[in-house]
Amino acid sequence: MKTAGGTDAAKRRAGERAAEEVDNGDVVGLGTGSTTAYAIDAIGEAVSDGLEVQGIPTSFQSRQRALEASIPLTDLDAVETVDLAIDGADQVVDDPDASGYGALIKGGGAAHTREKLVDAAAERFVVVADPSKLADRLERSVPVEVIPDAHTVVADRVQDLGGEPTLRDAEHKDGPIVTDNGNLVLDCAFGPISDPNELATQLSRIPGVLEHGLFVDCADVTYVGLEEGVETRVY
Ligand SMILES: O=C[C@H](O)[C@H](O)[C@H](O)COP(=O)(O)O
Repeated sequence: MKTAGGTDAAKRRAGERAAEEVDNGDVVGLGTGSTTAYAIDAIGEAVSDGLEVQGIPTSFQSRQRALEASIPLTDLDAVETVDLAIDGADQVVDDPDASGYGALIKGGGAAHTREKLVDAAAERFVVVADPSKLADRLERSVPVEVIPDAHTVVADRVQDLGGEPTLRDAEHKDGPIVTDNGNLVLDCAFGPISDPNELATQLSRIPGVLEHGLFVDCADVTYVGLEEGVETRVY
């Protein structure tokens, strides 16, 4: 599993705190990544103690983790409501005075398209993070999932917007990574992003872009796991 920054103890605290929000009968979106994995494990433990939930995984990885945790699974098109989604982030705007307080960059594991579908559908979207993810402004590269035939034209359009796109390479395969949806990922460096909402709109308008990793006005709360305890940000 991809493990980006932050200690396992901090990730575990955030994940376990988020899992406490799950109520009996809930449909729960199960995000992807090393922090959410702790939430999935904690929900699995609650299920073994009698909690009745249905999970909607956001990737092959989160599906496998949920199956290992014996969480009953369903699909987005099989439910009327998603009560709660729990998901990680690669970066979170943590300045209350900044444009886009609580905005996220996601997609470090190339799962952001299905994550956005599920997280946006949820009544409540809970982010789990460790302090290494907090920033005054978003400045990491923005992952953009593109249809394979479109990667060069989308790269040109990203450059027109002032970004520097890099086709993400696979680590244990020659050539680019291929997403769970059969597409490619351009990691697009824009430097510090002063207006995440505006950039999100511009990226969404590019033909050939399936989804980008800017999550603006989505999160309801972030649990920040610390070495001791958990901090809460409410948006
Ligand atoms: O595509 C991956 C997801 O957006 C993850 O939620 C994100 O990369 C954070 O993962 P982690 O908790 O492992 O840092």
